[in-house]
Amino acid sequence: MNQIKIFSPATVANVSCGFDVLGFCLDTIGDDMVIRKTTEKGIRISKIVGADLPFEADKNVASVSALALYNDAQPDCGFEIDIYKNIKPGSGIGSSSASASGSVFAINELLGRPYNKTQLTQFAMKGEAIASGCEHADNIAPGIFGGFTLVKSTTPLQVLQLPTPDNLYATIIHPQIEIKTSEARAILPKNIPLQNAITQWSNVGSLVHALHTNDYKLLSDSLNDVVVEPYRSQLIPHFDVVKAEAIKVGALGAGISGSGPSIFALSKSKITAEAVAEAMQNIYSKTDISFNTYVSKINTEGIRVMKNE
Ligand SMILES: Nc1ncnc2c1ncn2[C@@H]1O[C@H](COP(=O)(O)OP(=O)(O)OP(=O)(O)O)[C@@H](O)[C@H]1O
Ligand SMILES: N[C@@H](CCO)C(=O)O
Repeated sequence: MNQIKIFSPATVANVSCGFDVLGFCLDTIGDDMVIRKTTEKGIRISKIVGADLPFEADKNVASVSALALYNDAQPDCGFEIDIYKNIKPGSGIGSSSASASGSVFAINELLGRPYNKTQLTQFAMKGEAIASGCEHADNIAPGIFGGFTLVKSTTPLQVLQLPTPDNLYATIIHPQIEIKTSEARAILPKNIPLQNAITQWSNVGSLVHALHTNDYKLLSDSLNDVVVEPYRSQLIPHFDVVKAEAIKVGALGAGISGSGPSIFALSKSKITAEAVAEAMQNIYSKTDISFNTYVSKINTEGIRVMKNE
């Protein structure tokens, strides 16, 4: 096999209470990437469609992560990467992560799968680090593993794949303002009150239990963030009303997707998820902020191969 085309999906990090540890994978929005072997050694970004992103190998997250794998594997060929961006950079649904994990997933396939999913996550984190300023894996892990994931630790890297309840759907609204992850991290306090920590870790524990037991009521009660959302929500116009309206029409819960500005909601059926999308759209359509909306089943497969030659 000399060439592979993949779909690298968007992902939702944090899932309200799990800052930097929880994430899940979407299905209806993602980037396409084509990666091919070259006789010339090294990693090259050959094409970028749909976004204004750097071609330099040390600046594009796709090539930075690919180089981490390449330097470890030392294959006797090189690779070039075409990126077809559908996930807008800075959207909060893992644009940088989709590129960083897509390139390592594809090269691993072309090399005959020498690395496991945890090792691929580790390489992809090197790319993610240049976009956000730190090696977090809560967007990368759900893209590579699929479904819901919990990053138990980053040193050493330990990723747990969590079960996905049947019929769980996500709604995403992306108000078109850009919030850089690095900036959204910089505004967070370095210390948190003990009572908030207690509330937060109880929510993470109960959310994980809810996923294991298909307990939608408990899932709903656990989708709360008392640590990060109070700060970041101020960067997102109309966040409080969008969240309230989503819950009013039946969402189990709603919160900031990753570092924002996208807002996610989880619902127990596609019909409710679509009603949530409409309620969210109604808020932004009364403003001059343009937006995109997505309704997606949780993608339990993660990155997928579209075509290989
Ligand atoms: N291939 C790439 N795809 C996307 N962004 C890239 C890529 N290469 C470099 N970047 C840079 O990464 C930054 C976007 O990453 P950022 O983490 O801020 O957004 P995001 O991935 O959409 O958000 P989040 O991680 O919260 O979901 C931009 O500065 C962009 O120029
Ligand atoms: N956990 C990260 C995800 C965004 O990339 C954050 O919220 O900053």
